[in-house]
Amino acid sequence: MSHTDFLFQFYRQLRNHKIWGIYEFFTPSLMIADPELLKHILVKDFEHFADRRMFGDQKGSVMTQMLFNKHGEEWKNLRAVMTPTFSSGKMRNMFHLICEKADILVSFSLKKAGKNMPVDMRDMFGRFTMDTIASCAFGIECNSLSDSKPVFAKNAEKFFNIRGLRALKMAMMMCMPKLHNFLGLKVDSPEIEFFTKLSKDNVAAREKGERRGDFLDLLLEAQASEKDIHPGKKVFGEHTLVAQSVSFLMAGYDTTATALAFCAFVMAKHHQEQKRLRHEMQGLIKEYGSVTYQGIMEAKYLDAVLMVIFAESLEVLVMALEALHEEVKPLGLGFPDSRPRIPDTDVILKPGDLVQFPLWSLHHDPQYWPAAEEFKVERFLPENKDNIHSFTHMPFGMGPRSCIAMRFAVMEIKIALAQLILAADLKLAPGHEHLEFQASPFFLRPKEGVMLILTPLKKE
Ligand code: HEM
Repeated sequence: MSHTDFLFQFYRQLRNHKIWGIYEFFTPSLMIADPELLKHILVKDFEHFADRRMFGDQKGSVMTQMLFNKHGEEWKNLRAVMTPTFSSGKMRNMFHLICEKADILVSFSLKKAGKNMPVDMRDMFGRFTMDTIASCAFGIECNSLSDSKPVFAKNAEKFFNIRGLRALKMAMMMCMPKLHNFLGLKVDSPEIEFFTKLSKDNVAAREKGERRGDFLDLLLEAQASEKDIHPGKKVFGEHTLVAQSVSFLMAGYDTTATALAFCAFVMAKHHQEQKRLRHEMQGLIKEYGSVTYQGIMEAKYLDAVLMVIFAESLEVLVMALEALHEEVKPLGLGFPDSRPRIPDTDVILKPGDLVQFPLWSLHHDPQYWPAAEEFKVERFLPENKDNIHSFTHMPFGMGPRSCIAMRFAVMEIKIALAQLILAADLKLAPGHEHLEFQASPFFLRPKEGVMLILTPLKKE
């Protein structure tokens, strides 16, 4: 049983409870199952929950330097320096880089498909997201799509394929970091070391003056502008910068590839919706001449398809959120009645207590999503968006600690899906009508890949 299913079982049993608890080894953790309370924790009382439990805490390690793992003022300062990197203007400048990679994805997938041969689209999307993030993060052309032994994608795949002993080591790293470090286990895996070396070489090349308008340039600009954002403070040294670009490579690979694989699977399963999406995309081509930034951002049906897939099928998003453990600061908490107490409950929080959210369960709760198991794109069309209960749909998190790269990830998924749907009809391969998931405590990913039949469409 997957971790998500396991939590959903409890969620259903404890339906009438706003909060409940679980044990992670010996550590108790509060599960917040109420959207109103989530609003408090993620936004209104955010300052008391700003720190996430660390995913690896070892002095000098690359993992420890990543934004995801930073605490307190250090996180705040680093986030402020990095935020402009993901502005919509910067995303617009990266649009063409992603389109180039999406073209290669489509032609390579169609070539691979041949005559009615099933193609593993999870594998294709993994190679695409690696090529895209390598290009956008570093200006590296790693050609994972055409390479029969793609070394970049293989390293990233190895990092995210967490099973058996590795899963146990990772669980220890998160839940019992002192024991993990005492046993001499390393937080930085060989894959992290591989990407760190790459990142260092690229920083060195840029220092000689090379520029490409990618994330690395933007991070270097952010580093240079640090003195204007918070004078007298230095949070963005070379080690920190390298760690961020490694984290982009890691974060930009698996989440996005799995999201795309789900999108393609769901579109292949729901042919009517696939046709409607294609119709919208063809309309954009007529209006703008090609897939453009403006067209993609305006496409309402495309956006709704993505949102509904994020809510209903995309368990990877939840796994990301289930790793979201916020730590209560050791100060008096500023809840409405100024007491260290969860509002409207008698639960008193202690410094260091962990709270987390059963996001996938919330995304599937019939109380907020009538006929939750049905694939209904209309739920997210503009005319129905007001019916969505706030804080019941948050694949990228909410509030100041939400995903810094949401714009980039959404843009990348939209471009790839649009290009694919315009070029090919998608069908489920016989014998692959159901998706099974890997039983990993961290990442919910398809067990066997996503096998589809791609039939090329004539260009209109
Ligand atoms: C479909 C793709 C993605 C999903 C669903 C996703 C989801 C998330 C979620 C749920 C969080 C935690 C939010 C919270 O704690 O409230 C997060 C944080 C983060 N994500 Fe993403 N993400 C995606 C893609 C990316 C990409 C492409 C990058 C980098 C290029 C990225 C970089 C980050 C970083 C750096 C953080 C930590 C932010 C902080 O602690 O301030 N993510 N993401």
